[in-house]
Amino acid sequence: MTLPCIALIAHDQKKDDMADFARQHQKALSRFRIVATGTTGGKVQEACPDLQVTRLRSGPLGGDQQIGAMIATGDVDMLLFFIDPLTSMPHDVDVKALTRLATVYDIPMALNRATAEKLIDFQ
Ligand SMILES: O=C(CO)COP(=O)(O)O
Repeated sequence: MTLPCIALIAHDQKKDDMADFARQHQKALSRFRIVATGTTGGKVQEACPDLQVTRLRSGPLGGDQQIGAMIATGDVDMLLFFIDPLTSMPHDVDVKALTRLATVYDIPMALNRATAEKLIDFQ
């Protein structure tokens, strides 16, 4: 049986939060295949060396698009994306495209930690 796949992404101001979240929910996360954008994946891996994380491109270099494509092909089942709403980003359109696809394909998506805490508890 293949495990469901969870995608983890955090903007720079939220990366410590994501690392902390991963540490706290390591057991729940171990029940997923984990994919992440490049830098976020590195942080999660560092925080939880026992978790296996597939790291894609960094967000600004196409990582958000890669995860969006995986959602479109049914390869990502849940998205936890800790967004920084206070910083403008060059790849804002990619972020929008990704959250749009998560909505189109109706997968559970958390855009902040409070929602992620609820979603991960339901697993
Ligand atoms: O920019 C991001 C999401 O939009 C995240 O990418 P990184 O995890 O590579 O920083």
